[in-house]
Amino acid sequence: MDLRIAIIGHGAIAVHVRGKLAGLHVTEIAQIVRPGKESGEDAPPRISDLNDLPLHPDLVIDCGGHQALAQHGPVALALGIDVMTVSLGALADRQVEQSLKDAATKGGARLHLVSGAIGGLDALRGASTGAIIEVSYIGRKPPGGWHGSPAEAVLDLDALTEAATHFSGTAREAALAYPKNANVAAAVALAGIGLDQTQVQLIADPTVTENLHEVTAKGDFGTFTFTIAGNGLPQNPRSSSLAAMSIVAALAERQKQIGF
Ligand SMILES: NC(=O)C1=CN([C@@H]2O[C@H](COP(=O)(O)OP(=O)(O)OC[C@H]3O[C@@H](n4cnc5c(N)ncnc54)[C@H](O)[C@@H]3O)[C@@H](O)[C@H]2O)C=CC1
Ligand SMILES: O=C([O-])CC(=O)C(=O)O
Repeated sequence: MDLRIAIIGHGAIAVHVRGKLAGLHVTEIAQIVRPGKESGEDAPPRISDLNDLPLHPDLVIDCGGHQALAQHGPVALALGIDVMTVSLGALADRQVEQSLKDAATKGGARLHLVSGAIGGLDALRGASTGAIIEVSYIGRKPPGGWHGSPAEAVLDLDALTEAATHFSGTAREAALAYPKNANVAAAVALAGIGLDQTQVQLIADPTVTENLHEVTAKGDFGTFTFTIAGNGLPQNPRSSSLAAMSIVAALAERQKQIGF
């Protein structure tokens, strides 16, 4: 039997994931949209309240962002439905983290954090079982990728001629201030030494066309630097294609575990 899922959102990441479902033995039973965007005509139906789900899905996939995860994640988990999310930075908000944990305990369900636009997290997890001296993350995107973020308050993004750092601080601070741009910072922090110990720098750079992510770790294990230059999704270039692809890979992995 196909895996039954409901997807939150219909932006760049959701569109990519939907396009891959047919090959994965996965059926979308509902799209979860903002209130006022529901319609009875579509298949699968659009709903804004998880209590209106037509069937019990095996999984809710959050492609909607921090607010969407905070709103729908606890409801799904408390109903006993696993949730997969790419919005890892939402966990930087302690209230959101607690409500997800409480709901998961109540419903006996799990929150699955996908790796998103970054890789190398397995190495970081291993490294973090020994003493770690430092984990740092540098996120570098073309200036357009920072529109709608706090970068706008400190930089004239459209007039930049050279790379400019607009944020230095912890992963928790980055994730809270940049909900659409610092989920990788949170992924690195959660795989490594935590949101308050991981150092983050965010850079607008007119000389690059990709979204560049650089992770450096130093500790008992040795040192490692991992860099990835991710192509943006056509519909939203600030989001790397790999973020959407990591959801597809996680779905394929889940299918393998249940025997497809
Ligand atoms: N872990 C990672 O590497 C990455 C994570 N992300 C996360 O993924 C999110 C989505 O990215 P994109 O698809 O590029 O964004 P997008 O802006 O193209 O799409 C977001 C969609 O979510 C919907 N939405 C927002 N709030 C909602 C709610 N409360 N209920 C239902 N739908 C809601 C919007 O209407 C829109 O359809 C980002 O906001 C970010 O949190 C994005 C890029 C990388
Ligand atoms: O997609 C990317 O390149 C990274 C991103 O937006 C995030 O970390 O939230």
